[in-house]
Amino acid sequence: MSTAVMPVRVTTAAQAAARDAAAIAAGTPSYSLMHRAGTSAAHAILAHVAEVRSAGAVVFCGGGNNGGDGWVVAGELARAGCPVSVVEVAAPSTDDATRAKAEALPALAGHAEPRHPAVVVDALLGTGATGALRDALLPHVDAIAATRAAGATVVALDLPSGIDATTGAGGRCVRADITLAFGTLKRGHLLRRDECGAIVCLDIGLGPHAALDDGAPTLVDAAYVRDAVPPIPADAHKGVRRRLGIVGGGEGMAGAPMLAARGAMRSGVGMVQLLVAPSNVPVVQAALPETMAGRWPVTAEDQDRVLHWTHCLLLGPGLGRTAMTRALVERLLVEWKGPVVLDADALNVFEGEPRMLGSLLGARPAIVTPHPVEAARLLRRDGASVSAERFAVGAELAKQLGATVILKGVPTVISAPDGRVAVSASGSPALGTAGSGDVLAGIVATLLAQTGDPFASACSAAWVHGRAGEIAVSEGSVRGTSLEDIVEALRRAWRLDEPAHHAAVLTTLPAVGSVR
Ligand SMILES: NC(=O)C1=CN([C@@H]2O[C@H](COP(=O)(O)OP(=O)(O)OC[C@H]3O[C@@H](n4cnc5c(N)ncnc54)[C@H](O)[C@@H]3O)[C@@H](O)[C@H]2O)[C@@H](O)CC1
Ligand SMILES: [K+]
Repeated sequence: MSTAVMPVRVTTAAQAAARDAAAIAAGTPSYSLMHRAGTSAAHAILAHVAEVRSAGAVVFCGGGNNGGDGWVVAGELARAGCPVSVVEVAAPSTDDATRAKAEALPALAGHAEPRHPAVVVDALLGTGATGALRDALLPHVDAIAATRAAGATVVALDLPSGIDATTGAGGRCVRADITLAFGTLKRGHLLRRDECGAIVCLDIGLGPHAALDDGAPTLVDAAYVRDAVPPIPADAHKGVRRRLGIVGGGEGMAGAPMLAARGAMRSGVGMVQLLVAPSNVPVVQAALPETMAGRWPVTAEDQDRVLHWTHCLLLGPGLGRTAMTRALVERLLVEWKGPVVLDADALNVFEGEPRMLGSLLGARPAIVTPHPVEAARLLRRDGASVSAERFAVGAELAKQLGATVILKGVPTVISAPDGRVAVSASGSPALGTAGSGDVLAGIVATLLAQTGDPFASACSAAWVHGRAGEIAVSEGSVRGTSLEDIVEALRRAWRLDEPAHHAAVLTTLPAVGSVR
């Protein structure tokens, strides 16, 4: 895959520091990174909160380089004519922060103090923070919260103070409306979306060092998907757009494969056949007349018919966790050598046996789409540890299965068996509902049938599915959004348009927490 713009990386604190260090070692003065971070942040604040020009800003500066960024922001806002005051929580302890303060002071001298600031800048702590916030900072965190309660917009520099950039851990922390991330997104941003608010990743002049090849995942965006998913040609017919067989829908669970089919049909599939429990065949046929419906391919004859017809098999939605499921999935994986997507019960029946499943999958293009509990079952771990270590667990599972893994969640982590890892951070809490995974499975199976590329299909499907969730919510509310709306929003999501942003902005993510 090649994208015109360098993809944004999702880093740990150490990986972020390594990028700064690499740029500095290659000749970029460290102060120039800080200056660029602070000036870009000031411009972003002026662009996002117009009232800052009249009502002004108060900047809370810690003693490290994050505080140094804060001093640069304060100076720039003052030079732009905004009333600005600084709360110096600790004196600068680094050379760059000392210089930033010295350069800001002349601009701040004799400047009007904001009485009811429109903006509070949190420059207490950034990637250098370790452990829980020390007590001395708590009154300042409270002061920031009180000013927010009075109507100010809280802008966090690099990340909200109190959140660990690597693990997302942290109890008391700043709650931001906008987080201005520098150079890279940090894992902590994507694990703590409620506290970050809208996230804007700014270019601070790391250049090619931002893409240091140290395993830090890339962030999937619209440009990635545009590159990975081919356009549908003018003369396309259902064979070109590919045929998808979906095996699922046990007794009382006809809805799951139907949702998968609807995800597929809103993602450019040519034809879908649903293979369900015999009693569900008439239900499916009546509900989705544009698909074909048949009973589970248990006999050799039924299998032949399906396997000669399909380009890809999706196994699992609503299949049921039974001995029959295990036998059927095993049999199909032996008889069918082509691309497969396994979800839900098709994974659950291999509890604790990832190697066995891996040997059935062989070297074919394959994708599995577990949520953390399903991944935990496969690996016989506890669900909480899978969520906490989602970046490592996805990669481990991909290696054991020899398949691409979409570990669903906030954020979704996509891992290939060859070690590539990407993150999709599109989405909305509206997606956290029964049936959502079935829709995703239908999208990803369609893309796999069309491209044959599991990793690109997995990344693209995860992003588009999340984007549909964002669109559906932006047109209404989280509570009022049903899966119906999300399936419908795929129509818009597939336009793959991106918000137009300023050149200094590398990527943006909307605020998704605390949204009604
Ligand atoms: N060259 C660079 O490395 C650049 C760094 N930049 C900024 O610098 C930040 C990292 O700066 P630093 O490494 O100086 O670290 P920070 O400024 O994030 O924090 C370090 C300071 O916080 C204190 N501290 C650590 N943990 C604490 C806790 N739990 N409670 C209270 N105080 C705590 C330390 O004693 C130290 O004074 C980035 O997040 C970014 O904002 C940017 O200016 C761009 C360039
Ligand atoms: K901060």
